[in-house]
Amino acid sequence: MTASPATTPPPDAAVPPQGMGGISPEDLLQSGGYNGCFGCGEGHESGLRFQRTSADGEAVYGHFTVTEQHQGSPGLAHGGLLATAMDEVLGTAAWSLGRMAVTGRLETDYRIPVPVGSVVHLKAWCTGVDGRKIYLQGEGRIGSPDGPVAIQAAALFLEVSREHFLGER
Ligand SMILES: CCCCCCCCCCCCCC(=O)SCCNC(=O)CCNC(=O)[C@H](O)C(C)(C)COP(=O)(O)OP(=O)(O)OC[C@H]1O[C@@H](n2cnc3c(N)ncnc32)[C@H](O)[C@@H]1OP(=O)(O)O
Repeated sequence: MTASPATTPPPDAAVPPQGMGGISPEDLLQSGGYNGCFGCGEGHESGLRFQRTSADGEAVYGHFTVTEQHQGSPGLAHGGLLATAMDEVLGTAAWSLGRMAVTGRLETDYRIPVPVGSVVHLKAWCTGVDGRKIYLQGEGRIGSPDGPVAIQAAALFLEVSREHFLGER
């Protein structure tokens, strides 16, 4: 993935460790989420139902299955849906650092089409943090964690306070 200048960290940006204040990245992964979330909500009938599976100190991992409700053209996943999946795993990678953040910019490269019925294995990692700016990259592979790369992403997330989510609409 060739990240644009907006999603490339400055050279001196460090990558902080996963986890937060004695909470392991694995525990963080299980603590985040919201049942109504289109990306990860288990109760969302037409959502991705993305399952976060692990964090290994460097990246986070998970998967989802492309259903008929996710089609763009007949039998193939919609591109926006795949970008949503990347948004979800990138957000999970930010959360694995113990940071509450939202997507500011998301860039995607689509490499090969993704058929309905595919299990898409997602992985995301941080490339640097500069103040509130969290730089992330990720990829989605078809069929297995070593399968062909279908989608790649680079993103800039911005750390926000809890009030961002609780403010009046
Ligand atoms: C409870 C816990 C749950 C955990 C769940 C875990 C899993 C979660 C999974 C969920 C996954 C799903 C996740 C989702 O879907 S999150 C939902 C989708 N995203 C949003 O709704 C965000 C909407 N946007 C905003 O709220 C604001 O615009 C934000 C907060 C992003 C920034 O507004 P804010 O007023 O705060 O900051 P600022 O404007 O002063 O900018 C600050 C700096 O940032 C730079 N900048 C900003 N934007 C961009 C840009 N686009 N490209 C390049 N640069 C950008 C800017 O130039 C400046 O740089 P500098 O001048 O300082 O150098």
